[in-house]
Parts: sequence; structure tokens; C-alpha cells
Amino acid sequence: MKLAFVGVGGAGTRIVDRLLAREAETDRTVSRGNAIVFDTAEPGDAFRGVEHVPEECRVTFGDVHPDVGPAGTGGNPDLGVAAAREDVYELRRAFDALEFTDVDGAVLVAGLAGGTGGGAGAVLLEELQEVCDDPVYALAVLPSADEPAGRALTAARSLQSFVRIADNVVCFDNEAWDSEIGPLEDLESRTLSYEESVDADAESTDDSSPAVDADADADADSRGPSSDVASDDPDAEDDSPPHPYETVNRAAADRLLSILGAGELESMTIAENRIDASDVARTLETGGVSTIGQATLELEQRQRAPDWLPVPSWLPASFRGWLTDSPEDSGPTDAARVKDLVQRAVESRLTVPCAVDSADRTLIVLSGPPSSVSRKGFESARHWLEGEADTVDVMAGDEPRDAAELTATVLLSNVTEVPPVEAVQERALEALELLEDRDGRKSTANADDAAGENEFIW
Ligand SMILES: Nc1nc2c(ncn2[C@@H]2O[C@H](COP(=O)(O)OP(=O)(O)OP(=O)(O)O)[C@@H](O)[C@H]2O)c(=O)[nH]1
Repeated sequence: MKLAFVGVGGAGTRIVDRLLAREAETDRTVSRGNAIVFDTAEPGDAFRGVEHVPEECRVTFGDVHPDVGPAGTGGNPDLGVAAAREDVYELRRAFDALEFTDVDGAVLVAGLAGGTGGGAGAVLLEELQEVCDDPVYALAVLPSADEPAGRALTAARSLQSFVRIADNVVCFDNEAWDSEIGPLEDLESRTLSYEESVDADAESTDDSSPAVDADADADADSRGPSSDVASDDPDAEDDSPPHPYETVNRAAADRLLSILGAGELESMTIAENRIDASDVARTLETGGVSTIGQATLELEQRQRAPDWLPVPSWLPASFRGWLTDSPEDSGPTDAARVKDLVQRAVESRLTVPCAVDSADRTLIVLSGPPSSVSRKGFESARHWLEGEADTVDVMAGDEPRDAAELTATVLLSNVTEVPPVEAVQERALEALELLEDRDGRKSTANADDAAGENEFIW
């Protein structure tokens, strides 16, 4: 698929940056630089960890809104919405930098728990739907369980908006990937007024909750040790530790590109069953929440001829391949290996954990040397997934590429049993009750909203 990427807020901008980096590293031509990122934070605080998005494609907004602070909206989605609506003409103008005529769709990336990502992200999704005739997808990040309750409330509300506006929302659950996230030392101190109002009470009833310092510096960096990454001194960058989210952002980017970018390779040989943009679009057509799993198999390097023996170029390609050091399959067990690989992808750490049999449609992409993709294995993997996902809607295709490994990536579309979403909604409800009990005020969202029973909340 040819796509335009739009990143919103801290998480969104960093993940789009990773998408661009991985696109180049894997020789894919998905966005070809057709990308833009937005944030509300002040320059210097915005776009931390962003390296590959050109300066002219980094847009800040909301700076004239009196409640937007130097570090952004402080997790308040209503403020994110208000700031985006106020600056909507500037945001629309910024979209002019994107190419929408020669694409198969657009992808908006955001952290659902951010006031900018979740709140302004919903407004930008609406705007994208206006300007893009093709599907608009979202990659949306769910917060970790140890983040302040206010963040869960923001995420629950934002997810509802995203699902309604986007054509499909691929979720990435930070909690499921928590072991790969670096230390976010000042997570507690970055709770701002919006979250304090929820979390101060949570603290009094739950000793395990992170302490909230009401006098915490509201300008504290909301992105952990990343403050070191983007210091004002340009020379400091090289010695800085990687951003705490670097590994998970790469995992998210790799999985998304393997599905949405399947078949978009700089150089690609003929495939018997090549995947194309319409297969991916058809799988995502279901709407709802989707998830991606991936597994890789290192292929054996077989050296049949000694290094010093020249291999004549006039030999048929198949015979040359047999003589040279090329990764390939090893005979009758190939089919079982391919099936096993697909099975491992489905059972791997998904971008968001779910009940596989709740998926509506699925897509398998096998990427690797054509010689390693056993037709029989492919078919039996497909058959296995039909049973597992309890659907006959299993699309499958390959992406032939010169690689020393074979990668299976599986997209499970419109999954309806997603424990992390349920957990976020439960925490959101608790947060709402605390808010209402304490202040005796009605929040802009109600309990039904957080549980996802109302369609749209802004
Ligand atoms: N996977 C991933 N998650 C992140 C990253 N940065 C933040 N998050 C998550 O996204 C949530 C929102 O954080 P940000 O994206 O920084 O927030 P924002 O959208 O800029 O909004 P405000 O700062 O509230 O204005 C956090 O609570 C984390 O759950 C990142 O780089 N990668």
C-alpha cells in the first residue's frame, strides 16, 4: 500500500519517525516521505526523539490556547480537541504538504492516553477523512497499567472516537510490551492538573497507586529520560541513551509496515501469490480494532561449492542458487516449518492481546526468499488459521525478498475480545466515579461513554 503517515502527540510523532526509518532500512516504498507530525508542546519539548521527519513537516499547534502548557495538554483530551478545533485552518493547510492522489490510504498514529494524541488525534482523523478519498486507518497506543488513572480515562474515551472515525484501528498495547519499555522515571511527577483530579483520590484508596505530587512541576518532561535525547545541544544527541520507547516503537513500526507495506519493495521478484494493496484493504474493511502478530525463522545457509570455485554465470539460475550460499528450505519438512511459523506468529506477543477466534478477517503475509515459501505449508497454515480464528475469511500472500530469514506476519481484523481494552475501560470507569464523587461535578464523559456504549463523546 502507498500511504500518507500522520503522527500526533509524543507517541504518534515518534512512531511515525520509526516508520520512516524502518521503511528506508527495509527498502520499502510505502510513504516515500509522505508524512507529517503534529504536537501541542512547545518547540524543544515537541518532537523529542524525532529524527527522520523533516523539520518542515513538524507542525506545532494550540500555542495560543491559554490552557495548553509547554508540555502539551497534560493528558486532557477535551483540551486537545479544543486546541485542534481552534487551529483547524492551520491544520488543514498543513495537510497540503501531503500527497493524497497517488495513495491507497492514510494512517494516523497517536497515543490514546495523550490529550494531544487522543483528543486532537480524533479531530485530525475527521479532517483526514475529509481530504483523503481512500481509507484512513489509525495505529493507536493503549497506556500501561501503571500509568495514572486519568490516562486510562483519556484512552477509553479516545479509543471510542478513533473506532468510530477511522476505517480500522490497529492497537498497540504498551502494557503487553511493558518489559521492552525503558525506565520512565518521572512518570508520576508528570501528572498534570487533569490527571491530578482523578489520581489524588485514587491514591487515598489504593496504596499501590503512584504518589501524586500536587506541586509537581507541570512543565516536567512527560516523556521520561527522553529529555536527555533532545537537549538543546545538538552534539549531545549522539551520546544520549535510546528513548525509553525506542524498542516498542520499532516493534510497532515493523509489524505495521509488514502488513500495510507488504509488496511495496524497491526490488521484488515475481511471486506466485503476491500480496497487494487490495488484499490488505479488504482485510481491514471490517472496521473495529485489529492486532498484528509476527514470527521469524532464520534460514539455513547452505554452502555446496567452496568459495574459491567460480560459479559460471551461464548456468541456469536454479542450479547457480543450489551451488552458492543462499538461504533456502531443506526439503520435505518445509511445509511443516511454514505452518509452524504462521502458528508462532499468531501465538506471539500480538500488538494487542486478544481472543484469536473473535477475529472477523485475517491476513497472512510471508516475506522471504521465494524458494523458502512452501505452497503446501502456506495452504496448511491457512487452513489451520481458519480453524483457529473460526472464520473462512483468511487471505494469504507472499512478499518475495532477498533475505536470510522467513517472516510470517498475521493481521487479525476486527477482534472483539480484547482484554487490554476491557481493562482500560474498567480503570476509566473507576476514575470517572472518583472524579464525580469527589468534586460532585459531572465530567464531560459519563460511565456509558467510558464503557463504550455511546457512539461518540466529544
Ligand atoms: N509506544 C509508545 N507509547 C508512548 C510513547 N510516548 C508516549 N506513549 C504513550 O502514549 C501516552 C500519551 O503520551 P504522549 O503521546 O506523550 O501524549 P500526547 O499525545 O503528546 O498528549 P499530551 O502530552 O497529553 O498533550 C502515554 O501515556 C503513553 O502511554 C512512545 O514513544 N511510544
